[in-house]
Amino acid sequence: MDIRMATDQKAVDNSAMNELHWLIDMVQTIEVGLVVLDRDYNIQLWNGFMENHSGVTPNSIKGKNLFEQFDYLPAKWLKQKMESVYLLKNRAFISWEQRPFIFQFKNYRPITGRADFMYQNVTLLPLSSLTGEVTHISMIVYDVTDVAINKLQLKSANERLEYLSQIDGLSQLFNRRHWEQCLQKEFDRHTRYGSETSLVMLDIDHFKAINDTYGHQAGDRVIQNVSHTIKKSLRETDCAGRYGGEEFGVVLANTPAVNARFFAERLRKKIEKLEILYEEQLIKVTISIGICDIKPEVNDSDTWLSQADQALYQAKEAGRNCTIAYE
Ligand SMILES: Nc1nc2c(ncn2[C@@H]2O[C@H](COP(=O)(O)OP(=O)(O)OP(=O)(O)O)[C@@H](O)[C@H]2O)c(=O)[nH]1
Repeated sequence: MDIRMATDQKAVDNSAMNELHWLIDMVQTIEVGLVVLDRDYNIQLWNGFMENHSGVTPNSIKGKNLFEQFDYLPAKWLKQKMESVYLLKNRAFISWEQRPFIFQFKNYRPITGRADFMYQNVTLLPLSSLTGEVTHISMIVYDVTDVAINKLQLKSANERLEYLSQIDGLSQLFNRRHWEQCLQKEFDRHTRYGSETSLVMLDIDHFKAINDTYGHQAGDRVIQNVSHTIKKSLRETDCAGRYGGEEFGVVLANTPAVNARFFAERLRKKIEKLEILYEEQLIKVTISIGICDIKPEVNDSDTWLSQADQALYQAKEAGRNCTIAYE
């Protein structure tokens, strides 16, 4: 080999060494976790990111079994994923939405300080030897806390907005639009499965007189107290809404008319006993109630509602503070 060829070869070697050095440097400092495991899940590489967040140095963990070192890992589930990477020679992806994290790392980010731990996406990558055989797996761990927190906050804001759009502000019961949807849903369930369902319509007696005597704000307080009493009387499957000013509707799922009457009478007596205090004045109210189950000839929820309303009208006619069932 002449001197020039030897010099060229040395330059190539230097350049390759440099590249290797840079790559190792990048692997160590990159803001992504890198772990290489052999076929028995022994750790062969543990980069700076993993060290910083776990507090475990590469030297102390090299050669040790991943699942023995971190016994909180979902071993059975993770091994299954890893085995399929070995078998299919394909990468696998674990999203934070599937499992919020794989490694229990604390979250130190000031912006997303609300998260206690680091949300992670993890990619499992097959690593082949020169003969093409998959001998190792690389775990790439991405910190996705910011994205996850934003998405979770957006989701909870949307859920809150959806809830607010269904609620009547004064009574905190469902508003008429949403309540009518519940009514329709229960009617449909009855049509499909024949479930016994009853409808209770109720109206505060002489409410105009309450407004006229004590003022509109006192009237509002009465509506709130009556609504609160209705709400406390419900089962989880019941659906109560404010139908109009001082008229309310309750759909009682899986309830025949005879049981709806028990519910209605219990509620009527509770409201009769209510003592509503407004600016040192004690206000007493009563309600009139109409109930109706779904008769065989009824084909739509409007007719059902109108029959319950007719029963309510009869209760008013009968002297108020009573329950009448539609016949
Ligand atoms: N304070 C208050 N009053 C309301 C509200 N919505 C409706 N009202 C009033 O409720 C009163 C309802 O009066 P009416 O429909 O004549 O019925 P009533 O006086 O309750 O008589 P009966 O139902 O026949 O026993 C009206 O004066 C409405 O202005 C509300 O949100 N707050």
